[in-house]
Amino acid sequence: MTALLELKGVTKRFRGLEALSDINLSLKSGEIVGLIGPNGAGKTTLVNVITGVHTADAGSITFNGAPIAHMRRDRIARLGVARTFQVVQPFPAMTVLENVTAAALFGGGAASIAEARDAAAHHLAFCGLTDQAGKPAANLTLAGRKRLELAKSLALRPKLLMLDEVNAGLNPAEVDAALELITRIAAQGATILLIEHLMKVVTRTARRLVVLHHGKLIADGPVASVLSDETVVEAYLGRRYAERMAGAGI
Ligand SMILES: Nc1ncnc2c1ncn2[C@@H]1O[C@H](COP(=O)(O)OP(=O)(O)OP(=O)(O)O)[C@@H](O)[C@H]1O
Repeated sequence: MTALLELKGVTKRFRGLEALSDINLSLKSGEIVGLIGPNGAGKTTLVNVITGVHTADAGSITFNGAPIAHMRRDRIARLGVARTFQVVQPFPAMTVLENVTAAALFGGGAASIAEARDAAAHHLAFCGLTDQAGKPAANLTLAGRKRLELAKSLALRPKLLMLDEVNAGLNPAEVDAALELITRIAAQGATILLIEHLMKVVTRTARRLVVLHHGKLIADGPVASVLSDETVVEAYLGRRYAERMAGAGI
């Protein structure tokens, strides 16, 4: 299968710091891939470079056959690249429905406000937010705001959706519900890059793991082999975690 997203030799520097070093990464359509690594490893920078927030200093990025490394971020979004933010950022005074309608108008290809509202209502239903549609976004709980963030991303009709710590701060029941939602999004055909600190979440949803450490991609492969990889254990997981996972047969 041809790659949906292909990074070759991508490097990003912030003054003296090499936040991404010579990254080669390829994602296929419909995959759920977990992206893990310690704080400051370069995970968010990778998402920022793919979405055009930052421009890579070297390397190429191809999405669906188009070179996007130097493309404006709104054009990249319109090609079908969406992301959520670690800190969720709705328009607080607008209602939940209006927030998603705005996203559908901006990047979802809706031809009119009425069409955008219909699409938004559909995405809110998919994300379990229909009951909250008329509320100001500021009144949602954290779990609700994260669902809203997902609904806004879906309104962009993404082919690639990058979820940056979408489960952080949620309780276990809310994480379960979010995971179920993420799995349903992937089942509709989107490729998902899941940035996560919660290993339970990654191992339940992704079949493939990519590990960043000090800006370098140190492992990329099936979950079980990456989790038992010596370099990954040393850099990130720690030995006790690796032994627990091996004991659990993962
Ligand atoms: N805009 C910026 N200007 C300067 N340095 C930056 C900028 N963005 C990121 N960095 C630095 O680049 C490195 C990688 O940061 P990044 O946020 O990508 O890591 P991360 O893996 O997402 O970390 P976390 O898990 O804590 O979110 C860090 O050393 C960070 O301080």
